[in-house]
This record gives sequence, structure tokens and C-alpha cells, in this order.
Amino acid sequence: MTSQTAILGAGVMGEALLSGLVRAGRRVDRLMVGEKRPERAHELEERYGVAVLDNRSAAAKADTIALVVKPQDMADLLEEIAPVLRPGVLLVSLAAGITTAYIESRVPEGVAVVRVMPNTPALVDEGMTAISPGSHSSEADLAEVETLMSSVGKVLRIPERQQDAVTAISGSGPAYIFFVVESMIEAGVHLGLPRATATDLVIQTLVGSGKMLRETGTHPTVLREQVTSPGGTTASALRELEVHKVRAAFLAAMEAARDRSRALAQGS
Ligand SMILES: NC(=O)C1=CN([C@@H]2O[C@H](COP(=O)(O)OP(=O)(O)OC[C@H]3O[C@@H](n4cnc5c(N)ncnc54)[C@H](O)[C@@H]3O)[C@@H](O)[C@H]2O)C=CC1
Ligand SMILES: O=C(O)[C@@H]1CCC=N1
Repeated sequence: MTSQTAILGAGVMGEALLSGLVRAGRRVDRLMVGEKRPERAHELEERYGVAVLDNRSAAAKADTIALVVKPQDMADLLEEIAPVLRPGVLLVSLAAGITTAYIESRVPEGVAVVRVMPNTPALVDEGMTAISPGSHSSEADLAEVETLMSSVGKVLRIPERQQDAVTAISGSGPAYIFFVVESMIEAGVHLGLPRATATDLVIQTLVGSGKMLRETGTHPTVLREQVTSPGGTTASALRELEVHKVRAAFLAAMEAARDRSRALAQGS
């Protein structure tokens, strides 16, 4: 691929994308970064040898522009770069909640927009990214974004109306998993295990369970039943999770995330 890609907004997710592209063999002279905080810009220049430019210069030179600022900063960023956007340029928005229509209404006609929801495991090339076309994006644009995001993990095409739910499940998802991991480690400490032992036990249990899910293709309910001996320890634990309404809490949490994603599009 010989095109120029600009990443505007290089915080956690911008760096995940940048580092993934570099790991995937993208030449650094084909990449540019726009970043508001000078110390962060300097850090990325040092770490990757990438050129950090002002947003307008980067946007003017790029064929593909990844928008990786917070949803609340998107309007200002679009206002800044809109004057230099050429027809045919591809905007790839990673921002939660922001619709392709929101972006299309703020940029010149003929600019293609693709909405993307990644997650932080992209940092270790195990990301889950869902992509949706805007009203002017072509098959070639979607294929371009698939190539871009598959450098950091798995990519799925979905209709845009599913993006808020996807944000609630896989976009925010790693945080729920880490929360469960934290909770299990704390429980281990309460049960008298050294913290380091509890941490090792929980992380390997998580990785092993994830590998079983992926490699066996067996439904999670069946896998859970395999662990749950009649009258045994697991059944006792699961009864407590049901008593404490953990399943209902997960549903309420993800509905809240989905609703928050919708609200971000309204600028709140
Ligand atoms: N962190 C995550 O797990 C995920 C984040 N996202 C989305 O990615 C976007 C970025 O999120 P994070 O990386 O977590 O936030 P962050 O706060 O770590 O990074 C945002 C970066 O944008 C910079 N910035 C702000 N305004 C700018 C401007 N006008 N020009 C250039 N740089 C500017 C900030 O200085 C900061 O470095 C958000 O829209 C979020 O919804 C999507 C999926 C997952
Ligand atoms: O918390 C957030 O708003 C972002 C979007 C998905 C994950 N982090």
C-alpha cells in the first residue's frame, strides 16, 4: 500500500492504530500524526520516528485520515480540516457515538466516511473492530478500512444502526473483562492467597477460557456446564452470582453504554 495515512488524535486508541500499522510493516514515511498535546506528539515522534504535523497539513497530504479524538472534540477537528479535504479522500472515524451523517454534514461533498469501532486489545493485535459505510463510501473504501484495521485484529462489517450496541459490547468490553479480573483477584486475596498468586491464577484462567471459546467453537453455556459438577463448588458460586443479579447487572451496564453512545452523537 503506497497511500498516505494520517492519524489525528494520538491518545490510547490513536497509538494502538499507529503501533499496529508499524508492526504490520507500514512504512513510517507513509504515516503522519496530528496531536494537540506537544509532549505527547514528541513522545510519538521519539517512539516511532513518525512525522507529527499540524492537523491541516496532515489532512491535506493524506489519502486516508483516521479521526481518533474524543467524540466531544470531533466538531472542532472537522471544522479545522474541512477546508483542506479533497474529494476522494477517506475519513475513518473511530469515535464512539459519532454517526457518518454527522461527519458528512461537516465536510465537503465527495469525501467518503467510514465509521469504525475498535477496542484496546488492538494494542496486542487481538482487536475487535466493527466497520460501517457512510452514504458516499464505496466497496474500495470499506476494503481499505478492513486492511487498515485488520493490522490490529479481527474486522467485521455491520450496518451503522448496530454501532451503538457494538460500542457497548466490544468497544467498552475490555473494561468489563478487566473489572471481572480485578474482582476475582481481590476475592483470591480475601480467601488468603498471596496477591501475585491470585493474579497468576486469574490471568491464566482468563486466557485459557478465551482460547477454549475461540478454538473449540463450543457454546459458552456448554463450557460452563462442563465446569459445574453436580452439588460441587462451581454450582455454589454460580448460585451466588444469580442471587446478586450479576447477569441482570451486565445487561443494565451494556444498555447504559449503548445509551451513552447514542447521547454522544447529540454532543452531550
Ligand atoms: N479507548 C478505547 O478503548 C476506545 C476509544 N475509542 C474512541 O477513540 C477516540 C479516542 O479515544 P482515546 O484514545 O481513548 O482518547 P484519548 O484522550 O486517549 O486520546 C485522544 C487524543 O486526541 C488528542 N486531541 C484532542 N483534540 C485534538 C485535535 N483537535 N487535534 C489533534 N489531537 C487532538 C488529545 O490530545 C488526545 O491525545 C474516542 O472517540 C473514543 O470514543 C473507540 C474504541 C475504544
Ligand atoms: O469509553 C468510551 O467512551 C470509549 C468508547 C469505547 C471504549 N472506550
